[in-house]
Amino acid sequence: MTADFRLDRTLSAPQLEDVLRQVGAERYHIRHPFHRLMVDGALTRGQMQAWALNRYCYQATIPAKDAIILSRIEDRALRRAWRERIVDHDGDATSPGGIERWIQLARGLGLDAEVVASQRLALPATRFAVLAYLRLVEKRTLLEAIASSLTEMFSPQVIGERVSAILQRYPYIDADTLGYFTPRLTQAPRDVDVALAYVREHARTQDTQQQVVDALITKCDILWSMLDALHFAYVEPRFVPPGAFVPEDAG
Ligand SMILES: O=C(O)c1cc(C(=O)O)c2c(n1)C(=O)C(=O)c1cc(C(=O)O)[nH]c1-2
Repeated sequence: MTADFRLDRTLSAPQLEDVLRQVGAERYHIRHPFHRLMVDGALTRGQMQAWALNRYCYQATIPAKDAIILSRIEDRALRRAWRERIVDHDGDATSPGGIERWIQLARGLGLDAEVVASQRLALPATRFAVLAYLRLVEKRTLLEAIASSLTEMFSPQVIGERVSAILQRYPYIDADTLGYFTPRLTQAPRDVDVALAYVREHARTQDTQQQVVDALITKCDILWSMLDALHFAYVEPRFVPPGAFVPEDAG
């Protein structure tokens, strides 16, 4: 394999998984400067608000993304497993679900829930990134659509780092506000088990393995570009696009 993740042969399932983990190690948004500033305690309240408001667009799109994938699955057992993801985010009679918890997070940061839910103050690049995720799962093969969710292999690490740093370094944010992240720590590994099993079963040639690796890279790019946009608008050079959220503490 070359440095840009071009495979030169067919891999065994464990070898493929190693390559996927290497993609994460190099390209997951845990390495992004905006995330590093957040865990260093260096973001202002306004910058944290901008992050929550924009990230809402991603959260709100996840169930639509999973509904597209669900509609493409022919295997009933896999459909049943995948359906859990939609319930996790939309909720059911027993749980409010992740989208509601994200609204709670945004409210805890001092944002207006209606404004956040309307998505009208989101950055243009956030919208484009989220749309790119929807298009990927619609237009590419089911294997690539499923593989693109595998960034979740790395999310418990980024979430763990984020939550403990926020509780330590941002005194105005409490554990209740961050309640969104607690269920994710068990939901993500369960989701990954399902997605990885599918990938193992269906990516047995060099070509399909390359597709899986590329889908994961594209998904890392989607997450990365959302933080790029936040960084450009709210950290450096602080150029907020017309019509996007302007924090009260923007100096
Ligand atoms: O907090 C994070 O950094 C983070 C990352 C990711 C991810 O890596 O895609 C997800 C989530 N959170 C998350 O909460 C979530 O529900 C989720 C669903 C998916 C997906 O691709 O289906 N990724 C993620």
